Amino acid sequence: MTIRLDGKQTANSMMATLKTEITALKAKGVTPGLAVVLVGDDPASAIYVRNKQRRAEELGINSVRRTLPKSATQAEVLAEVATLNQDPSIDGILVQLPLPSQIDENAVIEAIDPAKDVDGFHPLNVGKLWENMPRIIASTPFGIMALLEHYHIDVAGKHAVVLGRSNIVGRPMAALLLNHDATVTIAHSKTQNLFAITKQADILVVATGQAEFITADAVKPGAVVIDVGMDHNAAGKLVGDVDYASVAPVASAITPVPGGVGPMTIAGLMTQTVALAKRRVHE
Ligand SMILES: Nc1nc(=O)c2c([nH]1)NC[C@@H]1CN(c3ccc(C(=O)N[C@@H](CCC(=O)O)C(=O)O)cc3)C=[N+]21
Repeated sequence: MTIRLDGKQTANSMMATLKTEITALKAKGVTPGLAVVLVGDDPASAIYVRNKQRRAEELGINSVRRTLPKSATQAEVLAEVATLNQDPSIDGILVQLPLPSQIDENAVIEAIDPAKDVDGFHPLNVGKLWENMPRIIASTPFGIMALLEHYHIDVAGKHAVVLGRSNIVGRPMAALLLNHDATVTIAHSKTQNLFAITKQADILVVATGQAEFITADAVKPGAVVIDVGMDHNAAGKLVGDVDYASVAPVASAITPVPGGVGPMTIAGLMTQTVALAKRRVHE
């Protein structure tokens, strides 16, 4: 029997814990504050921002949104970040990626106060993760590890193959799996004999951005398959990077899309926002 790794349900149980923690924080006069900077109108970002905002409201997190037009200049985005860095009511700052092409993404990420970088994209936080001294971790890999833990799936000593090498998913995912003693291979679009490698995976994390790219013949029987994709197929339906129907019978456990990694990403973001807010109590 294949286990369906239910991100929606797992995220809900994390939210219940967070709610208690937030109530306790508020009793001490601290309301966690999360700022989201959205520039332009990327469709995946729009879904994310909407769901995030809803979740933050349910929890009682003060979620503020700064929306800038697609035509915004680099200086305007940097000015927004600088204001949020200085704002004591804001614990976490997240700048939605991708940014429009006129904006230098790295410069914006580096302008975020690393102590408020709730996405964990600042080079300081990236470096700390790779040193195995993590501070803030990118929400998607954080959420995936929480999901694996929830289902008691141990990665130590297992061969984990991460398909995708982005700064927001593939690389931090590989670092986190390595920190948990997995044997990690990072494969990507230039990898030769890609499916020979994916077939060796005990844990396969797929973040290619190509609809239903991984089919049953690319998966080792009994593998744990994690689908990070948010794609639309030819019929316009939301699907992942994994062909769920063909892969599910082969896998021992698999995440659905929607209802898998997406809700866990949000739960990861909320968890880390609350962790950042807790620092205000001890100051
Ligand atoms: N700085 C930054 N950090 C990010 O983490 C980031 C980003 N920029 N830009 C956009 C992508 C996309 N992303 C999603 C997270 C959750 C859902 C999500 O909630 N999905 C649900 C719902 C789907 C639906 O409502 O249709 C699900 O999979 O079940 C979607 C998309 C985070 N990203």
